Amino acid sequence: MQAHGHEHVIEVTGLRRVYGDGFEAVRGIDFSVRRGEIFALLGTNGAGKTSTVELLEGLAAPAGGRVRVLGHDPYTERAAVRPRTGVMLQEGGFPSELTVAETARMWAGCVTGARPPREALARVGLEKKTDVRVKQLSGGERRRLDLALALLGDPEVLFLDEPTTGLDAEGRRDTWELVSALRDGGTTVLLTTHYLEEAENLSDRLAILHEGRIAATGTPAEVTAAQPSRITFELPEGYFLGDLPPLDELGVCGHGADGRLVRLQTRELQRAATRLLVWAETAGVELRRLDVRSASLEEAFLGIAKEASAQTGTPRTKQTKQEYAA
Ligand SMILES: Nc1ncnc2c1ncn2[C@@H]1O[C@H](COP(=O)(O)OP(=O)(O)OP(=O)(O)O)[C@@H](O)[C@H]1O
Repeated sequence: MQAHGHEHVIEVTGLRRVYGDGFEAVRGIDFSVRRGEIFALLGTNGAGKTSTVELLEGLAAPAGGRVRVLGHDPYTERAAVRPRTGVMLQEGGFPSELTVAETARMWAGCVTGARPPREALARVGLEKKTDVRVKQLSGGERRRLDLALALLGDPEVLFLDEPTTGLDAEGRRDTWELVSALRDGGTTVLLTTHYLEEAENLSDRLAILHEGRIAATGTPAEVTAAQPSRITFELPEGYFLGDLPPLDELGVCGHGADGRLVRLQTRELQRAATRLLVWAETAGVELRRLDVRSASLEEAFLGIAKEASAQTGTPRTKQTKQEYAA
């Protein structure tokens, strides 16, 4: 570990996970998360996000490589790690007949130095639902209960597996605010998500997993910057694509057209946009429907997944755990 402030709270090197049927779900990944950072693991279905998070939570032993959480092996030194971490699994699985308050009290009984259950429930906006049975909660409310329980021990490290799945837009925003506030208070957060907007808004750094490997990693801005930007516009009346300045002179690395709508891809957005606008100005034409934009994380994600698939072949379809058990 490094000095405080840059301390790596989570360190993963060469991590591998192999299931009983011999399938290698995690194929040698490396990343680290600093104290007080939100790190997002993104990936297509079956990319290996949950398989990775379970290793970080100490729920299984790796087939290879190394995991350290707060300087300890979370599997063999569970007693040292577990009291300092909070875990929100993809499926909470709490007794459905208990009320929200009873569930929180029961869970608090299992947590060292638990904060008052009511306080944790209030943090996620469930204070008015304390007497409601778990089975009567909506899907989104259950996710919030899961989060409240993960917060009971005031954890230094929080693992959130798809924390906002099933939440409406407002619930998602509330969760983002809460997670950001926890980070600002020094909590280190590792989350998995399918929502690219969530990773873009919330994470300090992220990794995109594809078929058990890290296909891209960095800050959201770094990951998107590696993808080409886009310029679209309508070809002016009486003009053809060949009338534009040579595309390599514009700094364009790819192009396409849909009727009269032209799409240019470039890694030099400012240069390409400037030269195109100067050309239009000089020619005295208007570029209708002009749209100039950097790649979004969604475009980067789709581009990276496509590229990675092309390199590794067709991905194996995700099977349910029941299918494996059969
Ligand atoms: N118990 C198991 N036995 C065998 N293979 C498994 C088991 N659990 C998961 N897998 C396989 O490992 C791969 C990774 O699964 P994992 O659940 O980690 O993916 P994920 O990225 O979390 O996907 P999702 O976004 O759909 O939750 C998948 O191909 C899955 O079918």
